[in-house]
Amino acid sequence: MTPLLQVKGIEKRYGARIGCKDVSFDLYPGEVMGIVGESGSGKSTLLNCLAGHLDSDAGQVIFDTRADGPVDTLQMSEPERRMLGRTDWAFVHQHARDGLRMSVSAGGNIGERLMAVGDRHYGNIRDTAIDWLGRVEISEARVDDRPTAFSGGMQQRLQIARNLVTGPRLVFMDEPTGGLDVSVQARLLDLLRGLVREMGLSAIIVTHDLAVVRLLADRLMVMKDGHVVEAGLTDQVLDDPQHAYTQLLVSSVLQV
Ligand SMILES: Nc1ncnc2c1ncn2[C@@H]1O[C@H](COP(=O)(O)OP(=O)(O)OP(=O)(O)O)[C@@H](O)[C@H]1O
Repeated sequence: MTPLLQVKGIEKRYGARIGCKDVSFDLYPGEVMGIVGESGSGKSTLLNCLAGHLDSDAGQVIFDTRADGPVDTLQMSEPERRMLGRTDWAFVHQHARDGLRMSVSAGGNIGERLMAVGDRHYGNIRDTAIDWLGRVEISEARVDDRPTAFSGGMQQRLQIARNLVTGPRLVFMDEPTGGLDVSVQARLLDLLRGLVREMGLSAIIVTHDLAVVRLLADRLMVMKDGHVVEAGLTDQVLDDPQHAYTQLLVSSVLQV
């Protein structure tokens, strides 16, 4: 099977400081990769390099496109990459306001992404938006409300609906449950897990929360100082960590 994404030797420097270095991995269709590590370990830098939000200094991010097969997305033109970002790729930000248009209604936020891929039929767009609100457990009655009137958990669910409505094949998620209350996090995680399985999504999830990867990720990469220090199946890495840093990460959670 061809990997959906092949990451080869990604490197990003901020002046003399290493953001991330020598990161390589393959992601297969339907697979969820978790990236964990403490603050400053390079998780967000890596995710933003992969998604093309940050320019990498070295490496390749090869995506198996529908039209042309494997293509290095870092060599794509800006319009090509933007189109990918609207169709086969999606990006869920930690702060919903970074991924939503706060002055546009909930239905409009979902509909906008459909229009960006060429849907023009108002009735269809509204019906699909309402369907997606239901799928992320937001009442149809809220379709004309702006996200500013939503709780943090609802905003995050709306951001997820906006991202998934076009049926992407690869979703990048940056701390998707960060900053939410514990009970809200649990509900969101359940929802995400259901959607990922149902849609057969591939995803790359950055988090410092090992419970998130335990629940969502098939595989795990542990980062420290911009490098991947350990990688493997999630349960294997968490239950039998080999690297001293992973052991510390796992044991510090158990002690809480
Ligand atoms: N814009 C920037 N300019 C300079 N250095 C940066 C910049 N962004 C990140 N860094 C540095 O790159 C390294 C990796 O940071 P990064 O934000 O990717 O880590 P992280 O694991 O995502 O942390 P957090 O969980 O706190 O977001 C750190 O040393 C950080 O100080």
